[in-house]
Amino acid sequence: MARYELVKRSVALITLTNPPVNALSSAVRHAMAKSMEQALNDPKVTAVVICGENGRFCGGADIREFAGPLRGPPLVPLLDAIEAGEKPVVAAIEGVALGGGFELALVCHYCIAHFKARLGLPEVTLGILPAAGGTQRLPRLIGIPAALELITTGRHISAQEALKLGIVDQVTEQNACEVAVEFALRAVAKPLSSRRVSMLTTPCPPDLDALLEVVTMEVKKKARGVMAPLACIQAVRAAATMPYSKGIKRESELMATLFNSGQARALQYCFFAQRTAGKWTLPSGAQWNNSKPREIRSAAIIGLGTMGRGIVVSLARVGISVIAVESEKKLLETGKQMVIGMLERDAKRRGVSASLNLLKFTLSLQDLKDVDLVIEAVFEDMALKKRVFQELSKVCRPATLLCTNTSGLDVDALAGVTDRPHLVVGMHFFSPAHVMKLLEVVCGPRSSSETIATAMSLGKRMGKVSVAVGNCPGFVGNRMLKPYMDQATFLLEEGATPEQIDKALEDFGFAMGVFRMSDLAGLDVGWRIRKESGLTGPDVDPKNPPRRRHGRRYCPIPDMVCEQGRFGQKTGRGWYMYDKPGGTNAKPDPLIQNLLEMYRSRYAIQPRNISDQEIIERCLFALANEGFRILEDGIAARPEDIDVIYLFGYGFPRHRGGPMFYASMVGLERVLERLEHYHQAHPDVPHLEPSPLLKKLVACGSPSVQTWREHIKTMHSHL
Ligand SMILES: CCC/C=C/C(=O)SCCNC(=O)CCNC(=O)[C@H](O)C(C)(C)COP(=O)([O-])OP(=O)([O-])OC[C@H]1O[C@@H](n2cnc3c(N)ncnc32)[C@H](O)[C@@H]1OP(=O)([O-])[O-]
Repeated sequence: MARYELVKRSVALITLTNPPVNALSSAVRHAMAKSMEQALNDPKVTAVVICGENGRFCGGADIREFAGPLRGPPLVPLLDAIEAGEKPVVAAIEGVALGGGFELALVCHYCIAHFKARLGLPEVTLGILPAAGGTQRLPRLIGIPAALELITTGRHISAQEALKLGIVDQVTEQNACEVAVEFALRAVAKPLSSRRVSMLTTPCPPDLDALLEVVTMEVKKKARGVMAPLACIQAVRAAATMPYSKGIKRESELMATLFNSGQARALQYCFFAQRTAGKWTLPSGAQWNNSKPREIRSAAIIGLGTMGRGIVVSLARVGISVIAVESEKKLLETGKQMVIGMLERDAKRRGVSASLNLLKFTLSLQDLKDVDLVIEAVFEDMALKKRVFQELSKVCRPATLLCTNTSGLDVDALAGVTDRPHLVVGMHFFSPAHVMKLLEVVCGPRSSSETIATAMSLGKRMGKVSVAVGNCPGFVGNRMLKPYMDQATFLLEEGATPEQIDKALEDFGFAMGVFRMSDLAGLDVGWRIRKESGLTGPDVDPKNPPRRRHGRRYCPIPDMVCEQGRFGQKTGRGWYMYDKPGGTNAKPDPLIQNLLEMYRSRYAIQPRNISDQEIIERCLFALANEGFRILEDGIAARPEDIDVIYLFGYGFPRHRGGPMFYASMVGLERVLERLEHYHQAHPDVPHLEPSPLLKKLVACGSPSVQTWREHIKTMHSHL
């Protein structure tokens, strides 16, 4: 857990050995304490260097240990002892120094960082704060404003930025450990008092209160209802106003308020869920670690609409040659200009040169014959997509993978028109595709494990969080969205307003409520789909009574909004009104209020006062209920996959963990009871009927979300 060696006859080299990230587990802390004691007591040792095995200094505390009782020596006294020691200690930072790893570096008297190293205090993203002295030492070292920014955001910084801020003493392109040993030898006998950061006085701006107030406002705006950043600000205030001995106590008190909170549990769950999601597995036994992805050097994108353009940018910026295809010259030219602009802006932001030489634009599918992979991103129309896939099947070499970016159509039906159904897979990006991190990899029943592995690995290469899902209408994300949005519109019928529903959801933590989000996405797409499926418009079966379709409750208000040409932000009117077409400042619109009143009086609906609690329960429990069905149907392999999809694709607040984790935090029994209650009140809404899996889990004593998988006995997994 920590290796102790004597090098250059007088330097104790302590290497943390806890792969993969040398986390400070109880065993590591124990070994470190012993090694430090040995180094400080051995008269031959004049200096100490601390480094991490395998080119990684330290990824911080072992997050897995947070769930249990504290074992082993606590970190704070161990770090205090390193700082107080009479022999110089040098940190040799390679790879990462994060969280407790960064705090360890802060107590070392000197720091050498490899030029590729990254440092940061990401505790806030786990719902806690840097409670091993980080909130007290960093402000003393780099001042309040810079420390506040790093601690409240959890941002990682480069070695170069750390040097500029005065966190590290030297950045090297050589082996940081060897450089640190030489450095340590030179540091012997130099006075250490000025190198003990806890002894420094925090440089305090004259307008401390005003500064803290501004940061507090910013944090509250960015992360509504999130506790950890606010606690971080209070801890930093203590560093400015108290001596270290008192500040460290304040830090510990604040940590205690966060450590066992639901938010901390949710955020730590998200950390592991994100990593679990990459570990896809099929009932056949094929999985992430036994299926080899193909190497993709070249790709083609068909369709240069918003989605296609974003996908081209995502591919080109990771070095893949891309051929972009459009059907008309004008569309091709417009798409080309936009892609080039996007790539140039992106490259400027990242300080690299734009990879324009990787791009080719064409009107002919014939140009795709040699590419490794094609992603179709044409209009959401099955007949058109089938024509494209038939054509690709003829044009592309037999080994080319054929992928579709459909957001909900049948991937297997597309595979069926090709000569290579095993090489067909869905790659469902989210708009804007070069920004949004989520990728649903839709596995058709005939997609081979190599095809799935390739799509998952390509997603990772593009910096996406890829989740393997089964093939059904809407897959996971959009299938779950329907009951959620249905509840929101039913609540409108019953007496709520768009702004009331949005506010309840935004107070819950969503960046945008459902109606503001729909206005942003555009209301016409859903309207067209409803028309095509005969739910509204001239094809509606006249036998349907009003407000009912296929024997279920149906709310026509979204259709009525669209009939008035209100398609959302792009038309300046939607559920809200905007200053101009394309405007973003949403204001409640009296015309919508009138429309709702007329609608309710036409159908003799007596509006009632609807509480925020009912809004949250009906929207979110209906959402989770569909998630349980998705698990039963084998469309998602585990609740973590669903949660990751909602966190990265639908703006679900991270501090709530995702819809399935949230349901488990509320208590499955309570969710079941509320769904039963609402279903009784609305028997014509099947989505409110509790799913068999939810009932089964409650009957099994509501096990923790990580173990639900054991209770799902899916007969026909779609994965
Ligand atoms: C008093 C307390 C004060 C201090 C508090 C803290 O320090 S809080 C901590 C503050 N620190 C952080 O928040 C840093 C969190 N870590 C990271 O940000 C990244 O892991 C990384 C940048 C270090 C490496 O990225 P990468 O893409 O190269 O690798 P990867 O991400 O895929 O991880 C590989 C494996 O390691 C696992 N694992 C990783 N870290 C930890 C951990 N600390 N613990 C346990 N496990 C950890 C991870 O789950 C995965 O396991 P799997 O799935 O293979 O079983």
